[in-house]
Amino acid sequence: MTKAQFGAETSNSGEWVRQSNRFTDRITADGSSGWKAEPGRYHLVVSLACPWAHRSVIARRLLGLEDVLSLGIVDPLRDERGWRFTLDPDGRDPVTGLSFLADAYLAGDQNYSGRYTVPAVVDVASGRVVTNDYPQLTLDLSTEWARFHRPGAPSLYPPELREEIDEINAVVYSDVNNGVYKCGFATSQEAYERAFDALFARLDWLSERLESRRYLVGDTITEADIRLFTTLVRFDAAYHGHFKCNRHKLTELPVLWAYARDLFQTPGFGDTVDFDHIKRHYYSTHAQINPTGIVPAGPNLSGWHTPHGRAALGGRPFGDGTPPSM
Ligand SMILES: N[C@@H](CCC(=O)N[C@@H](CS)C(=O)NCC(=O)O)C(=O)O
Repeated sequence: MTKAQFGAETSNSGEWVRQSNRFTDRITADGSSGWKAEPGRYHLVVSLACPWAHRSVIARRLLGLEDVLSLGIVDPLRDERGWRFTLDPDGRDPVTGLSFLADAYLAGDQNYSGRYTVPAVVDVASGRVVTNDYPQLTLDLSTEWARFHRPGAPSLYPPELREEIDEINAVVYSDVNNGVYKCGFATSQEAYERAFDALFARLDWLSERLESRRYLVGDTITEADIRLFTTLVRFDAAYHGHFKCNRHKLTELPVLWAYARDLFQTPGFGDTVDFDHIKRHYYSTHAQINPTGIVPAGPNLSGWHTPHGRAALGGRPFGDGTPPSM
């Protein structure tokens, strides 16, 4: 069997088995968790390359939390100490003073031995990670941070749709969000093909669902759309080549391509995408998969701005609310 990109997260039969999130404290409206949602108290650290972090960047923008929860952006290329703040002056995050995200993990748990991952929410005063629990993080931004939402902010996780959103999120996570990683990090042919088949079967299923409805659940954008979008927007630029997810390109799946463009052209989505960070991160940091580190010059990305025609399906991106300001 070939050598794994992340040995500790690869099963004996060559399947990618993602590590669990170590820091799972919740930041809550009433502070009963020990962490109260408060303006200026926390710093959201992301890589613009990372789909898990991208969720939180989109939710923060849609909900208008930019002035309440500051954002730190790491260099898309990690070194042996992990994510670095080399894009900031003097290589230091101006809000927390951190040079390496690792230091915030070790401040939270000096024995931490997992990967130092984004997104991570850092307590500014102590410099320690409060949470790297990315699925809970966006749900909490929608619910526990409601007091700080902008006027007209969308309801991304409305109580009456939660069951349906959770169901969609579960299958999208397993087959699509994490499915592309299962393809890319597989170390046996069988594990790769299983993941590949599940991924494209799920994309076919999603295409069918989205043929007659503009958004995944209800008739406005929800958390479910955010989670699917972050994988779709990386599909042709990274997963099709780098992770061998190549039955089709996104641009060859007409319904999903139009759906992804519709979201891309919605404030909060396309304006949070950085294709340069995405391509450089994936192609240059997985030496087992792409030993030369060469970053492909393509694909041509101009199609993202072409008309999508989805408005004819009804639904409005922000329901009765207004889009975030650009
Ligand atoms: N926290 C999750 C998901 C977040 C995640 O994997 N983020 C990636 C970037 S997309 C990361 O930070 N990787 C750092 C590393 O592999 O050292 C995990 O532990 O698997």
